[in-house]
Amino acid sequence: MLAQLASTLGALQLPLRISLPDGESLDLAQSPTVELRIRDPALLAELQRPTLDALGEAYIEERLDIHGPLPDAMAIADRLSQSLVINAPGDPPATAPHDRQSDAQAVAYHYDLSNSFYALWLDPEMVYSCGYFRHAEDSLARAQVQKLDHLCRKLRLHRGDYLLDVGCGWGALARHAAREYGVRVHGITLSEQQLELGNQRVRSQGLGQQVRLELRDYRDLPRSEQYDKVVSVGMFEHVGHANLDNYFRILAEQVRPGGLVLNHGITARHVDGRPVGRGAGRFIGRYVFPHGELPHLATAVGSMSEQGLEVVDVESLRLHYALTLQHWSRNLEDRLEQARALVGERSLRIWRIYLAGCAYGFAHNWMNIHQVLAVKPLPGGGHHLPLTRADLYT
Ligand SMILES: C[S@@+](CC[C@H](N)C(=O)[O-])C[C@H]1O[C@@H](n2cnc3c(N)ncnc32)[C@H](O)[C@@H]1O
Repeated sequence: MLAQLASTLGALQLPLRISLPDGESLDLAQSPTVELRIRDPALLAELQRPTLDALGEAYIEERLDIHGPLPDAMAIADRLSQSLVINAPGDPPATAPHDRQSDAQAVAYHYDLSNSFYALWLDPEMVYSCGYFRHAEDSLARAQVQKLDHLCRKLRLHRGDYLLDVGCGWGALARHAAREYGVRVHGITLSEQQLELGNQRVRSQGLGQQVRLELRDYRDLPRSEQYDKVVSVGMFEHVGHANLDNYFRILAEQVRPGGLVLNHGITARHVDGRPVGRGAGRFIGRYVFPHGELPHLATAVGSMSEQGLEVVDVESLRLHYALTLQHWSRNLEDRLEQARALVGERSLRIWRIYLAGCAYGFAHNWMNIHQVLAVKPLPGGGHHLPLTRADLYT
């Protein structure tokens, strides 16, 4: 079987060693940097058509081990699948109904894994979304503070403003906005573990008068125009196409006329949602973010507009997310033993592949991430935003 693989794959010159339990091995080029140790010989037949989800699944089921740097392994897996898998466009990914109960379960599966596990590889503020790198060599901690500030500046926060943070995670943005801009913040999350740690941090930083975090589904926000600004960061990926209009309608309903809505989220590569990455999206949907869906930017902007929001600024942060994920993945790779003790082998394998794979995917334009700023126009159609973006950068 290895001989057959050698004839199929030899021309690719991949820096890869494939080894079998009996000690037999095949180097596909001189000086391989990555070794795939096959534990289950039946897998060799599947390697004839290595979709990325099949490879990832074999890894988490411990039918194979990966030795060597994960970024190299991702690049090799992609080249393998590019060469051997016919990439027929395929159907757009299935969309899920997204009721409150299934969304709560999907959120708990991902975010209630273990606060200590997330603390191992996120920045100290535990921001779980793309950072903002002024320089590629910025540290993760710096990039995350810069991102929080970039959001606050785009929202033109002023002392006394009331901000709603939809999908507030561990509350990093809420605390930053309260501390640095003197605003009041109401943050909502569906994760009990996030809420517990977020609240601890609010109290220990003496921000209890300004910041209120609670467990609440965005669909259960009372209809009121009570907020000056609304922000949602890394959350709309959980909403689903079927609920997108309802989601933006709810955000628009929360903000007073003249107020701002900022949506920061991952967006699809193709308008029609056809998949990229030969199975990578299927892997994420099955093991990482159940029921996750990525609308295209055009779909998101269209939906916002239809809900009465005027889109005033759009920024892509795709390469910032590639850098962020590289940091997260390296941090996790540096703490594998601690991570294994916290979440066990299977979850560790899923998160290793997810972080390294998404770093690769963002770098290779499989998906994008956009901050979309919109205003809810005043009754005559006006608003009070500055004429230029210059204030964001001073
Ligand atoms: C990727 S995290 C981003 C957290 C935070 N905004 C940040 O940047 O660190 C997504 C957040 O969305 C929240 N979320 C997902 N679905 C939600 C829903 N239906 N209602 C409220 N929050 C939700 C999750 O609980 C989680 O806090």
